[in-house]
This record gives sequence, structure tokens and C-alpha cells, in this order.
Amino acid sequence: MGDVNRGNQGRTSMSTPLVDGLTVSEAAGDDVKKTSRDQREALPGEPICVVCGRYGEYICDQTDSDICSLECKQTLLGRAADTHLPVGHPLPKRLAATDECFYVRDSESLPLTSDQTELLRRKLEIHVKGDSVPDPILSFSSCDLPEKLQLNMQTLGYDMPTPIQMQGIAAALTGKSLLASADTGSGKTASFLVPVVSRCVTFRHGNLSISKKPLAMVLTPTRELCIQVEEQAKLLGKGLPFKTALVIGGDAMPRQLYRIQQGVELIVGTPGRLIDLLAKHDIELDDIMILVLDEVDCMLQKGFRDQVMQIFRALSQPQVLMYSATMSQEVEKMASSMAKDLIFVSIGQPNRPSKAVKQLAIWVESKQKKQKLFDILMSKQHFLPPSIVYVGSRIGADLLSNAITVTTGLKALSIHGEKSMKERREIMKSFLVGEVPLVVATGVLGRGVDLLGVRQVIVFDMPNSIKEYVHQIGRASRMGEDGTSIVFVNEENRNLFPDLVEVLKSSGAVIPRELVNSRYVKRSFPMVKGQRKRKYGS
Ligand SMILES: Nc1ncnc2c1ncn2[C@@H]1O[C@H](COP(=O)(O)OP(=O)(O)OP(=O)(O)O)[C@@H](O)[C@H]1O
Repeated sequence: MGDVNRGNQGRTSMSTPLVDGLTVSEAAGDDVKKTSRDQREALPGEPICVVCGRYGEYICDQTDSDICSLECKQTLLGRAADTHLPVGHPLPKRLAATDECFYVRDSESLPLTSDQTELLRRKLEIHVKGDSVPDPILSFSSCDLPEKLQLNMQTLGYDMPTPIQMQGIAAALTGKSLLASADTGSGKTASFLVPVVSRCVTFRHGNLSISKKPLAMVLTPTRELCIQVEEQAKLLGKGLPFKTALVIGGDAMPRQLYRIQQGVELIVGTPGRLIDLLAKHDIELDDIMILVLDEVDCMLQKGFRDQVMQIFRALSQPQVLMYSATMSQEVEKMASSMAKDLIFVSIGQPNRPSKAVKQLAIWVESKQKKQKLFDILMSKQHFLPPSIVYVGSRIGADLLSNAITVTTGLKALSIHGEKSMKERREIMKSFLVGEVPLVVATGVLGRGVDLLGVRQVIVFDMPNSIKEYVHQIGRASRMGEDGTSIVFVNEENRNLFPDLVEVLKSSGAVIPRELVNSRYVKRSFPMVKGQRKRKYGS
């Protein structure tokens, strides 16, 4: 039978082949859980089922994965059979079901009553604003996505939608424009790519003309993020009439142009290179029906805003999907002016760091920062590679990465906007495959990039805004997995003290004494009777 008991967890291997009627293995006993519904939720520290996230009571003998029931074993084996992930692509991730009532199987996906919808939104902290906002979807199979797209999603391990996907996909599929915010690492990319792929494929199937003008465009602030979004779009659109073109600086323009001329459904690019391309070549954009602004608050900031608006004006009133983990009223205002009848979606509280990242703020004078960093990197207890160190300048990144290697012997590489695209790609690759344990980066890696495996971020130079800090430490956790961040702070960062204290407080992190006592921070401790009032402010 090949039964296995794993340590003191008392779990058994599930080795009986699953056939109709579900024969039960002797080892697993008569009371083996047949469906995931029969299984309880996992307690903290217990193994979880790789399929549904409940208690992983058994070990699948064929894949060695934790599973909760015969039903999930069957799903797992079915998935393994048609999984053809590209080389180097991470294995599908585990997503823990957070609420049993809401993650339901497809056959049970009946429309919700309005009370249920309200309860669901309240439980998952889904906030919506706008006219005729559709109900969130409960499963990917409930919203008429092309079958091949659903298969591709399964291959990627997307079994259940995350809250932003539940509401974002439902809203985007109506064709309405959307401004959405949700935590870093919570699945926003698929939340816009799934409707993009679905709408493009449906359009192509319904319009058999020979013209293959682009139908959708995704704009992001950095080349790294564009590369990643395009890669994900390719995986989702595999086997479908869905081709993509990557339009970023540093790569040869003729090749990019050639791809577009051959016919693509989606263009992913940075605004600068796109404008360059559009100015020099005749690219017809009149079929573009969806424009995505990823990291929208950054894209509508000075620096990008004019370029983005120039591109927007060249399109014929597309659906606009705008996403970020951080928002502001100004962004809301601008977004409303770009799209009529906008739907607003936010999950949890905007502008707060992911709760999965444990933050540590350390007060360090600027002159001591390097030594402090070396101490951390040389401590087995505190250095948790692979890690990213964020600095404020390109030269700073080069100097610090060299100093790290010389002083600690660790292989550290720098990545920033002055390096060639070839170099940037190679560094990213060696970092992601584990050849390099540490990367020292500027803001080019600060937003959006999904650095699977990274569980530690060290913010060596505090960025210019608390929002960038939220994005940077967000690299330490994807899909709610635990991560840690360390930030060095001193008097030079006083402009950000009030915001930083707010963010640390809201996450339950310890606030350094120097910050608590700083005159730049408004203290909210009650005054003791008779105590003299202190003045705060600059
Ligand atoms: N439904 C899902 N089930 C399992 N994994 C998912 C699901 N949706 C997305 N993921 C994975 O979760 C990870 C994080 O997703 P993503 O990069 O889209 O986060 P994000 O919200 O855009 O974060 P950021 O704000 O940092 O850009 C990715 O590795 C992605 O493949």
C-alpha cells in the first residue's frame, strides 16, 4: 500500500487509486474524508490541503502533497496530469480558503441574494461604489470565461478567486471602467488580465475579419513590471487567439514593431517607449477596447501623467481598468475624469501594508547604516535570503552591493535604471533561481514585481513617500504568505514620521523610542492630569 505516517502529525498516505465510487484506502481507514466539505479548517501550524486550504490530514502518495480528502486528491491528480508549466515557472501556489461559506464548488454557484452579497462583501472587506455594481463571483467557472482560459488558470494554480478577483473580474467583465485597490500581492494582475484575455478572445471569435489590430493595452511604470505582466498574459492566453507585444525601452524597437504588425491582441508597455513607437510608426489603435493602468497612482503622477494622457487621448474611449495597492483622492478624481460611470472597488483599507509582512523599524544614524546592514546580513538569525535591499540612488545601489560582497562575502548584485535591459534580465534571473541571495535595488523593483520566494525586504534608504514604502515591503509577501521587513530610519526621514508611525501602529509593529518621542510625531497618548502640555509640530 505504501502507507506513510508523517511524524507525530498522525497523518496517513492516501494511496488507493480514485475511481468512481471512491474506493477508500485501508490505511486511511473507513473514516477517511471523502470531500473537502467533510474536512475541518486547519489550525495554525497544521499542514493545509494544497487544493482547498483545509486541514491537510493526508499525504498524497503520488505527489507527496498535503491533501484533506479523496475529492481533493482527485482534483490534484487531474491537475498534475494536464499541468505543462514552462520550465522555471514556479509550481502552483497554495491558497488558503478563508471562509468556508464563500468558496463554493461550481455546481453550487447559484446567484446570491442581496443579503448574502452584502454579508460576503462585509466579511471579505470588499467595498464598492458606483452604479449597478455586479455581485462578486464565487468561482472562476461562474462567469463564462473561455474554457481554455479556465484551464490555463488551473494550470497556474488559480483554484479560487481572491477577493479583488471576485469583485474586480465581475466588474471588468461588464465592460465598465474600474478603479480598484487591494493589498500588495493579492492577485490584482490576474484581476485585470483575466477579463482582458476573455474579452479579447470573445471579440476575435465574434469578428472573423483579417485585421489583427491590438485590442487591449496595459501600461505600467517599469520595464520589469511590464515583462512580468506580459509573461503572465502569455500563460493565461496560451492556446487561445491571444498574442502579446512587449514595448519597453532598452529592447530593440524594430522587433517590437514587427510583432505588432504581425497582429497582436495585447500591448504591454511603459508610456515613454510606447509614445516613441507611436510617434515614429503608424500603429492603428482604433480597436483598443481596454486600457489598463497598473500602479495607477504612480501612472497618474507628474512624470507619467502627461504621457499616459497622450496615449489615452489617442484611443477611442476604451474601458479603463485602474489598479494599485495605494490610492489618493487626487487619483480618484483624475480617474473619474477619464471614465464615465466608474466603479470603485477597494479591498480592506487602502494604503496599508499587507498584514502578512512583519515590520521592524530600527533607528540608525546615517553613518551607521552600512555597518548595521552588514551585522544583519552576517547574522544567521536575522538574514533570511533571498532578500532585497532598497536604496535611494543608482550609484548608492552599485556602491552598496560591492561593499556587501567585500565585507560579508555574500554575492550581491545591484539593479537600477542605468543598467542595460540585458543586464537587468540576467540579474533578475540569477536572483529568482537562487544563484544570488541578495539584490540591492532602486525603485525599479519597488512596485508590482512578483518576486516569488522573497520573504525579506530591507529598506536601507526610506523612499520619498509612505506609499512607496508600502509597495517596497509588499515584495516580502505574495498571496498572504509570511514575510518580514526591516526599515532604517533616522531624523533625515522626519517628513515621513507621522505616516510611518501610523503604518507601524496599524500593523501592530513596535515603534522605536526615538520615533515615539520625536517632536515631528503627534502623540496620541492621553495626557496625565497635571502633566504639562507639550507643543508638537515643527
Ligand atoms: N487566485 C489565485 N490563486 C492562487 N495564486 C494566485 C491567484 N491569483 C494570483 N495568484 C498569484 O499570487 C501572486 C501575487 O499576485 P500579483 O502579483 O498579481 O499581486 P498584486 O496584487 O498585483 O501585487 P502588487 O501590488 O505587489 O503588484 C502571483 O504569484 C500570482 O501568480
